[in-house]
Amino acid sequence: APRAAAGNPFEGYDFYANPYYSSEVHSLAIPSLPASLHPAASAVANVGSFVWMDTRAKVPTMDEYLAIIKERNAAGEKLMGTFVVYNLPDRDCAALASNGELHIDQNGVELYKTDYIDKIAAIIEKYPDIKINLAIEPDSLANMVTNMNVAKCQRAAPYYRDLTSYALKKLNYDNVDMYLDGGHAGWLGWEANITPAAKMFGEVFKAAGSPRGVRGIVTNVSNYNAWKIGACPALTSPNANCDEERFVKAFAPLLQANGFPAHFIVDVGRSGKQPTAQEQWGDWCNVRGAGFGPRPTTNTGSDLVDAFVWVKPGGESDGTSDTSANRYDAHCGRPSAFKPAPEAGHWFQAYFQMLLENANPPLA
Ligand SMILES: O=[N+]([O-])c1ccc(O[C@@H]2O[C@H](CO)[C@@H](O[C@@H]3O[C@H](CO)[C@@H](O[C@@H]4O[C@H](CO)[C@@H](O)[C@H](O)[C@H]4O)[C@H](O)[C@H]3O)[C@H](O)[C@H]2O)cc1
Ligand SMILES: [Mg+2]
Repeated sequence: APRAAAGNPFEGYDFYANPYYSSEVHSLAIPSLPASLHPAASAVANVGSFVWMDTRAKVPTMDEYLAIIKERNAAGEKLMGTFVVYNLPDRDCAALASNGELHIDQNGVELYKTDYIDKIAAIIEKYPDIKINLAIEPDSLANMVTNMNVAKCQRAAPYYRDLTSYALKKLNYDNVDMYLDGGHAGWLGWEANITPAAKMFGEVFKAAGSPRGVRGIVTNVSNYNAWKIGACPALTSPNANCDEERFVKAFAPLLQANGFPAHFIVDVGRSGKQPTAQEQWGDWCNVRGAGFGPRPTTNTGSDLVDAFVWVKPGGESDGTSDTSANRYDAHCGRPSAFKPAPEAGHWFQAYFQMLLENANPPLA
């Protein structure tokens, strides 16, 4: 099995610049960018980001990409597959923008197991020699910590926990490492949230039988926080955990104390420029002033953090700004949100150009 005994699941592997994102950049973005930004855009297309399996229809791309990775590795490369598992029934229960295809009251629990997780497992079994690293269900468990007052989250809670447990058990293969989504410093990092969060992650981990394949927590998915910032910006007050480094340092011992020996990966895809136009730390939708962040690397300078990664593909919208749309979420209408914006996941050209212009380190 291509997994170092107790080592870093990313060590020794290269990120795979997947064709889906690369084609968005080359066919959608570059043709309508000023020529001066073409080199930067081409550089972004070569950055390995996570592949979001956000519908059942997207699952076959995992097979397609792993076959390409297998072929290229047979020719001497050392690529790994990095995917997001993101399709819980009644998904994104505290927001409206990213509601998914599965619903609890439409057989979503059964479909999640048999038509989504089981299908992913079957694909993984075809590639026992390929290193696969997974981000598990962005936002879901974090919502279980802070949004149990939201009816949809309260109702979804037992299903989120049971289905997360199912996924952790079912995807627990020798060549797989999994990182449960842990929100970010401005979400679970608050003093009021961090201890209940550690307790809940410990419970979920143990309920799944403490699977070897669970390596830890992924933070800052689809968010904008710096890995490391100097003085805490005013909008983070009074949360002392004002960047992802402070958050993971505070979170790790609490997780350990709950029987969850967590390591971390941190999404820095949109963290390059600080501060952003956030007026409140809870602004999460298409935040203006963001820039592409540090390139994915295992050279994190922290023994808690396996890698800096790009999970949210920069340039794909967080949610529509069309107030008449079904999935309109008011956060995407806030002053900090870039408008007009297309539906979540759809290509957002002007935002992509902004990320290029604000990239740090520079892209080309
Ligand atoms: O002064 N104090 O002492 C004090 C103490 C506690 C305070 O309360 C905390 O305030 C925080 C905001 O500062 C809240 O954090 C926000 O929670 C939202 C969910 O409810 C998250 O939204 C998600 O974001 C995802 C992308 O990250 C989207 O993909 C997803 O669709 C979207 O739903 C925001 O990121 C996240 O920033 C905390 O819950 C809340 O507990 C506040 C003050
Ligand atoms: Mg989202």
